[in-house]
This record gives sequence, structure tokens and C-alpha cells, in this order.
Amino acid sequence: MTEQKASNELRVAIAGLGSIGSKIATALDQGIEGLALSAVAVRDPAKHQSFLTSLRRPPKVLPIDQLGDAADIVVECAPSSQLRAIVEPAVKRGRSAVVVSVGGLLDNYDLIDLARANGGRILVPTGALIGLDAVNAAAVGTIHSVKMVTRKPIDGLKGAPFIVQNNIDIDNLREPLKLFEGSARDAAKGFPANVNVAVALSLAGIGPDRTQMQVWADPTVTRNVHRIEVEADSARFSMGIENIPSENPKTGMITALSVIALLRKQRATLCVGT
Ligand SMILES: NC(=O)C1=CN([C@@H]2O[C@H](COP(=O)(O)OP(=O)(O)OC[C@H]3O[C@@H](n4cnc5c(N)ncnc54)[C@H](O)[C@@H]3O)[C@@H](O)[C@H]2O)C=CC1
Ligand SMILES: O=C([O-])CC(=O)C(=O)O
Repeated sequence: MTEQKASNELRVAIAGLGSIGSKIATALDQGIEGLALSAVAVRDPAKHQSFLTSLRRPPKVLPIDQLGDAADIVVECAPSSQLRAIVEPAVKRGRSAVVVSVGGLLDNYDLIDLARANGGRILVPTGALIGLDAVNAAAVGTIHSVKMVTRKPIDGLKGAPFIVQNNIDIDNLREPLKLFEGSARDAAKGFPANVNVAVALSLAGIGPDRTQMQVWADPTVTRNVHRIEVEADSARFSMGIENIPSENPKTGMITALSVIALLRKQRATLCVGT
């Protein structure tokens, strides 16, 4: 009985054991219905040795391009520069890839065709955002506009290419400063580790070129704050979320929880929300 159950489990592999990946690994090890952590890929195995041996069922440590051999679902939780190296081999084998570095998908959009051709899937969790269920539903009809404003504390934006390339000093700000206004596509180029949420929103709705975005550096906030306005033929809605940063100040704590919630839905008997 136990053996049969184990063989029916969906095997999950995680690429990257940072702020998001380590929490997903812990949740899987503690038990998610019908799922088991089978493998991980890390940049520096020695650094993660004690974490991995502390797990009840330590997973295999594999190179990133081999995760799809050991798993039905590969969860990408690494910098976006690694997205292709993780997702391509997985979807080529017909696996599902959960992508958190969503901004990186825009430069690798052919991965969606590759997944389709091989029976793979690419799953984008709501992540640090809110309400993609409503945006998905509104997109079945007609969405006229999607506007998003992101405000982050200084530590949540430091090092972003847009700030470095434009020589903007955000360290000594006393008041909020609007850094960027434009499309979600251009925001993702300028802030690849800061506005994955805008890209997820755009993919759920009207795409990265029509989704409008502002990015503010705001020394008066301690959370990553996102406000969204959607105007559609079915509804008008406003949404907001104030994320508590994780140990990585660019990443809201809720992001890992969103992926865990998505994984739970893969085998849950009762699924709520689209
Ligand atoms: N979709 C969303 O709502 C959100 C997405 N993100 C994105 O999620 C990704 C992960 O975020 P965090 O966990 O906070 O980052 P993190 O920096 O805490 O962790 C990333 C991990 O990947 C590892 N890594 C780097 N290169 C690797 C390689 N070649 N193979 C295996 N591991 C490698 C690093 O050593 C690190 O442990 C980032 O791209 C971030 O921008 C973050 C927040 C929200
Ligand atoms: O989208 C991102 O990359 C991260 C973010 O804004 C958040 O965690 O609130």
C-alpha cells in the first residue's frame, strides 16, 4: 500500500536553494499531498550540505540540466540568467516547469513552443502578486487597461541595471522617487530581479507591451508594495499587496508560499481559486 502510494507521487525538483527554493524544499520534505522532493540543483553544494542532510528525505543533488530526468515538475528558483538552462531540458522531456523568474521568460518565449511540442508545461505562480485569478478571468473577455505601481524600499532595488546604467543615487533619498514609467517588458529589462510580478500580471492579462508600470524607490516604506488597476468589459478592479521582504530584500516572503500553494493544487482533492 505504502509502496504503491510512493510510486504514484509526483516527483518535484528544485533549481536554486535561496530564499524561495529552500522554503519550498522544506515544505515538500514536511509533506505535500501526493508530491515528493526528488532532486535539487545548487551552485555551491558545500553551502547547502547541512540544510540538505537536515531533511527527512534528502533529495539527490544533480546538475541543473538533469533535473527533468529525476522529476515530473521542475521548480525554477534561481537567478533569471539560469532560466533557460533549467527550463529547456525539463520541457524537452515533457515535464512541467514552475517558473518564478518570470521576467526571464520574455527573452526566452520560444520555451513555450518547445514545451508545447514536447508535451511539457510552463506554470507561472501568482508569486509576490495578487489576483491573477481575476485577471485571467477578465482576459477571457476584454481587458481595456492594466496599470501597476510598485514601491520598494531602497534595499529592494539596489543594483538594478536601470539604476546603475542611469547613474541614479537612491542611497540618500529622503522622499519617494519615480524611477521608471513604461511597459512591463521594459520594466523587466531594467529591473530583472525586482518586477517579476509585473511580467506575471502581463502574461495573465494583456501582455508585456500593453501592461503599464511605474517603479518607485521609496524610503518611507518597509514593504514591497504593489497596486494594480484593471479596467475590463466584465469588471473594474483595484488590488494591492504589501509584501514583507524575505532574507532577500528584493523578494517578498509570500512568493515561496505562492509556489507551495501551487504545488499543493497539483494533487489536492479540493482546489479553490483558478
Ligand atoms: N515571481 C515572483 O513573484 C518573484 C520572483 N522572484 C525571482 O525568483 C528568483 C529566486 O529568488 P530568490 O530565491 O529570492 O533568490 P536568491 O538569490 O535568494 O536565491 C537564488 C539561488 O539560486 C542559486 N543559484 C545561482 N545560480 C545557480 C545555478 N547555476 N544552479 C543552481 N542554483 C543557482 C543561488 O546560489 C541562490 O541560492 C529570482 O530570479 C527572483 O527575481 C522573486 C520574488 C518574486
Ligand atoms: O516581483 C519581484 O521580483 C519581487 C517583488 O516585487 C516582491 O517580492 O514583492
